[in-house]
Amino acid sequence: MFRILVSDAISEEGLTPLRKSEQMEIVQKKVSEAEAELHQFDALLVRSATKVTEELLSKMTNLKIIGRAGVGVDNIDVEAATKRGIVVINAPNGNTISAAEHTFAMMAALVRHIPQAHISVKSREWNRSAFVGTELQGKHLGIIGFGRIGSEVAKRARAFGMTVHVYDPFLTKERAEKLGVSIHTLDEVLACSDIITVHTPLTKETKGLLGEKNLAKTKKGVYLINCARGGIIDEQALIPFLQNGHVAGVALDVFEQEPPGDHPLLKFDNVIVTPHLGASTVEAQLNVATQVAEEILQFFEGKPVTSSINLPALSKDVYDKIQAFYHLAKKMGMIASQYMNIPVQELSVTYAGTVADLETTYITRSLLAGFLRPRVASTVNEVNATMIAKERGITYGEKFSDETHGYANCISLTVHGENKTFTIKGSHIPNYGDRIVHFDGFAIDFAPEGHLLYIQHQDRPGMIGKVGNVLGEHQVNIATMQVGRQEAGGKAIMLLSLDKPIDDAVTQKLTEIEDIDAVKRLEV
Ligand SMILES: NC(=O)C1=CN([C@@H]2O[C@H](COP(=O)(O)OP(=O)(O)OC[C@H]3O[C@@H](n4cnc5c(N)ncnc54)[C@H](O)[C@@H]3O)[C@@H](O)[C@H]2O)C=CC1
Ligand SMILES: O=C(O)CCC(=O)C(=O)O
Repeated sequence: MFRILVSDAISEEGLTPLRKSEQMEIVQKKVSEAEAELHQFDALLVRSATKVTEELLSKMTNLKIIGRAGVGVDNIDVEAATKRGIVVINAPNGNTISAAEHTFAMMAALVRHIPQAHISVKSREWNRSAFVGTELQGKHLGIIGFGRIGSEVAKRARAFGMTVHVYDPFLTKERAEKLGVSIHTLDEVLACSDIITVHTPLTKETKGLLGEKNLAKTKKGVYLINCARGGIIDEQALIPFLQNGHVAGVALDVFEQEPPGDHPLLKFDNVIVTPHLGASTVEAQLNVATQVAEEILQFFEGKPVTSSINLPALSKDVYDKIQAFYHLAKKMGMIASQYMNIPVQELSVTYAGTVADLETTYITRSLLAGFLRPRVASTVNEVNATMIAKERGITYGEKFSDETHGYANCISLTVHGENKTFTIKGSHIPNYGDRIVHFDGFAIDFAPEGHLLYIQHQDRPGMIGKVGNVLGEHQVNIATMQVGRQEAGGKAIMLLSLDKPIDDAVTQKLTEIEDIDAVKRLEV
């Protein structure tokens, strides 16, 4: 049974996929009300109200996945979650249309003074001349950030007869042409637009993007809209531009601090505001809740998640193709780590044959996680493996080759330690399973399963019998055994898989056998 804490107001209907599963138990409580049981939850489902901080994560010791029913994850410490190996997912497009429509509603309200006129009529006034607006048709709209929401706003603006100018450093010419907008520099957009709307995430680069310097580059009488994230337009910097009339009006759905409290901007009649309502529609809330609920379900069923912030995205199709290699790579990483039980600096992975055409980033992450697992006390998985490797000064790289050693596919891992290098190669054979086909210079063929025992010895008659006797004396059954040697009478190895693990005493007994040079237990 998996316990899911739903700590914000999430669409009830959207939770249906989770409610239908007998494996899921949903608890709907604020974090503050669940203090005593925080360590029990496997998943946390939030909107933007819950602040998922490092401190909260340190109390949620069993947490495996955080679902954000929405786009922006700035209420989640993604880095802290990643460090702990917690997957963070969001619902990237479930509320796009609602946010675009809200932006457009704000734009219309702004240029036609609808909120001010509404208040006036409700106060029993009838002052038509005070609320003369401007048309949208023929106006120049500047869009900063042309992703999902920005581009939907553009479509609506074009339908209203506006000319759309876009600034987005990551926008391609082809996409801009397809959507009938022109690409500009930020300065050009600032200079030519009658209305400017921002649709970027809040990042180091976009924080204060419309600050004093850039506001000064806008047209006199410009209207500004922020339905993205508070802080992209610098709230303090706006004040003098509103006071001197350079900015004709501002529409804000989002604030640097939410709620904004007694904010000086709220005193301006030409600043219209909503309480972060961009995604607050029945449709958007159903979409985002369903999306994250389905993803959480997939996750606990061991299937791939497609909208993770801290893992490479994988479609079901791709996942099905890489799954076998993903498991093989993890086992190879674990074996290599235990065999090379010394500090290592570098892992080099080479993919050959059919596996080389797949999404190898994920396979490499799995291999890294397997390698780090025997060395790291905390949780290590595909989410945090690259981060932990970096922290420990282990570099890794991927290569591609045609050399499959006669197999349809081959993954080769070389581990570089201080004075030692070790190479292991593996292949996945459909309908047969995983095989290790090369081990530290020996051609071999064994299944990396269960309790493995590696023995390095001199190639002498009777070695297999001696090893079998020691294991037999200790009631350890041998499931499979593979031997390999470089030349007759020279260095040789045995790889055994045992029905149960052996302890230090048995390992010692094996080491004492004449002509045995090394014994290592390897768990996968
Ligand atoms: N008010 C509300 O309730 C909602 C707000 N949002 C917010 O709206 C914003 C946009 O969301 P989406 O369109 O879904 O995101 P998106 O990721 O599809 O688009 C963001 C765009 O910003 C661009 N960008 C990034 N850095 C930039 C920079 N320095 N200058 C110019 N462009 C830059 C990116 O290239 C991308 O095209 C986000 O901040 C999101 O959190 C989203 C949904 C609802
Ligand atoms: O959950 C909400 O209503 C906020 C939506 C939002 O800002 C987002 O999805 O980025």
